[in-house]
Amino acid sequence: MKFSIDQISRFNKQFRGIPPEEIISWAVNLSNKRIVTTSFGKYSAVLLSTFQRIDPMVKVIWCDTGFNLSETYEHANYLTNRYNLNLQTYVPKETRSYTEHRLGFPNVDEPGHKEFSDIVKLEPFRRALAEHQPEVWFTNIRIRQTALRSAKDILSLSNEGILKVSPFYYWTDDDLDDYLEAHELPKNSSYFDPVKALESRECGIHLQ
Ligand SMILES: Nc1ncnc2c1ncn2[C@@H]1O[C@H](COP(=O)(O)OS(=O)(=O)O)[C@@H](OP(=O)(O)O)[C@H]1O
Repeated sequence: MKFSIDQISRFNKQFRGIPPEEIISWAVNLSNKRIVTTSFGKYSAVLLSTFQRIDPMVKVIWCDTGFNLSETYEHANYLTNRYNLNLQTYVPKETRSYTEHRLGFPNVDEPGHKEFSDIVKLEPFRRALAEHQPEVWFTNIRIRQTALRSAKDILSLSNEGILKVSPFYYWTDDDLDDYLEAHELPKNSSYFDPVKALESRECGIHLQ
């Protein structure tokens, strides 16, 4: 399954305005080598609950940096149990204590932040991709979140040629809030990721 840039752009035109569930139903049939990634962040319940109805055994990849707030661990446990997620958790190769000992807890503008990001999130994420070798990767990036994301679409290709599918790409925060309320889903309002740190930044996993 390989699509050309022209095919992807034709699909993107067709998919604009189509319900996310239809996009997911189409994409799950493309390959058995498919994953969903989750941060267990603010709106993570939206994509995970949708998959429960369409492809409940899909592999769900979570890179637990070790620096999540307890609210995020509670949210992760809640969604994992509620949807019986086929969760594949990836953790850093070194302990949080050792990382903190070496680098502290650097802010984005401090020199250690790049190494910190690589150790706690980017290396585990590369490891996950290397182990699962996905052909289709479902994520929840959305237009207007960052300049990079505004240049993408519902379908895009990673640098390695993985087909990335962002079924809620055109949805706003208000749309997602309405969805959570209508479906009685929890919102992880206090989510914070020290790697990403600012909403307008890329943590790096969508640069690969
Ligand atoms: N830690 C971790 N593990 C696995 N996958 C992750 C992780 N962080 C981000 N993501 C994936 O990226 C989607 C957008 O997340 P964010 O904008 O919050 O962060 S990031 O800049 O991408 O890190 C995000 O979608 P949601 O979790 O539904 O928000 C995931 O598909």
